Amino acid sequence: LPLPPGPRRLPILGNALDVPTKDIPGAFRAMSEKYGDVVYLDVVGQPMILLGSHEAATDLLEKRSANYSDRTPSPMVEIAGFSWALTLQGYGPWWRRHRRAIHQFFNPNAILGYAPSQRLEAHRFALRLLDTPGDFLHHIRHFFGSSIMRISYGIEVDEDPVDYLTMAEDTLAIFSSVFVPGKFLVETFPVLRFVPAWMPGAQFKRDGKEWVKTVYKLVELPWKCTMDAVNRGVAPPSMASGLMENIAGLSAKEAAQEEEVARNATAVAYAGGADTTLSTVQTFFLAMASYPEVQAKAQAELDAVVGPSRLPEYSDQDSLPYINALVKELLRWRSVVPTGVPHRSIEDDEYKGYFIPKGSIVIPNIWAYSRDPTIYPDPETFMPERWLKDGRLNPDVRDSETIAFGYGRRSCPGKHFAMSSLYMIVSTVLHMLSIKAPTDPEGKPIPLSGRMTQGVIAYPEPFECVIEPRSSAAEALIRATAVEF
Ligand code: HEM
Repeated sequence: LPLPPGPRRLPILGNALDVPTKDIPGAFRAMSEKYGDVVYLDVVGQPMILLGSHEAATDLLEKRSANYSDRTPSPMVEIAGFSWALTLQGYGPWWRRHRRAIHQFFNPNAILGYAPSQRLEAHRFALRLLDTPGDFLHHIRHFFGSSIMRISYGIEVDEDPVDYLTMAEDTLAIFSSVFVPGKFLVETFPVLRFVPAWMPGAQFKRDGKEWVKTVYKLVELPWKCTMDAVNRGVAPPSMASGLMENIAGLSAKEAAQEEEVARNATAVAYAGGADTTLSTVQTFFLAMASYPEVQAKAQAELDAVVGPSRLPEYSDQDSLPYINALVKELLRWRSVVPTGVPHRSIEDDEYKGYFIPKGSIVIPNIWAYSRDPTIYPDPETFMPERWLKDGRLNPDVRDSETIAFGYGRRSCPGKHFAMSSLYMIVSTVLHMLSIKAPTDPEGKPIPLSGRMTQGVIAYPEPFECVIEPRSSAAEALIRATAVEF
């Protein structure tokens, strides 16, 4: 069978020079438009398959998940200190044990138990926005980091002298900048990992030493803190303390392994959860400041369903179709993980008459699927209406959740938690506050660029907006409700 079509390959280098380094999702989309749904690239002998449509991604990564759920072993995983992160682990029993540990605490039933904490954090968040609206980007980071820290480790970041939030931020910044496909030559030529750190061109090794220190602080410090609390019998319920309960009765060797899984899985839930959802919350502020008419419609729905005397609850969610549509549109409009986390095939395969060699890196272009104009007309416009029909969510529109969270057995295990957090934040903030673009000296709104950063995880580039209470009654309600603060 022939290989899938793709750009002409050079001797030895293959398509190494065709792999984009800037605007990766856009450049990949251009290749898919030129060569078709399945594109083949050879990066110095490493086969790479670019999937141009959601259908192709579903066919391979979802329906043939048993063959397409591996990850590419990269020397950078070890060099940058990420061997513990299940996101980058190969498919197999070790990965499965980590995945099971996360599932135990982030399955749809388990997350019901986090509702009170998520609600409280949303109220505190609204209060912070009221008091210091100019710091909204900081508040978003703080809000999400503190709620996931409580769930993962039972640690209250406001009461703890250690700056865990900065630790997670630094770790994710390293992750996001390092794991861009093709960024480091050592990935293409693994033998370079043996180059001594002092040699010219081995900057990655010098950086790696610093990265490892930062990354391991995140894995070790909160874990140690929670284990101290467990040993003293004062640990509040959390994923870390809950997983340690599984260890009772195991042999010493098994217990040590299980503790490693528990430590790693908790760290990945914290690190993976804190920054991704945060990007979508930033997108929410960007969208509301850019589309005042959408904001007005969402607030009219909240006024009608929730009313002025209380804050939104989870029990209101089914009666708030416009809010649910708005959350789906956030995931579609700005992709948090634009080219997903690449999968790898385990065995040779055949698809649409083409040969897919084993060991291929397989890339879903989440960003491109989310703006397919045949599914989402006028894709650059933020339009919650596209998800609705006769005042209800339209099940015939391809759900952005099936794209944004990845595919098959590697799809995001934090999806349900992310969705329920987003609902609570969006509904609470819109019920209480108004978000506007900043204005120029003549009072005209200054358009926001809406650009995203580049990297594995994408965030809106820093922007300003004006946040005010919707009314004095709304302000009084937040102040009265967030009393625990
Ligand atoms: C809006 C929020 C989020 C988005 C858009 C998102 C997106 C993604 C995507 C695209 C992947 C790769 C899936 C694939 O390989 O096909 C992924 C993996 C992952 N996510 Fe999320 N995620 C979000 C929130 C979270 C949260 C809250 C957690 C916390 C538990 C989390 C934990 C993980 C983990 C551990 C993986 C690796 C799974 C594996 O390799 O088996 N994510 N996520």
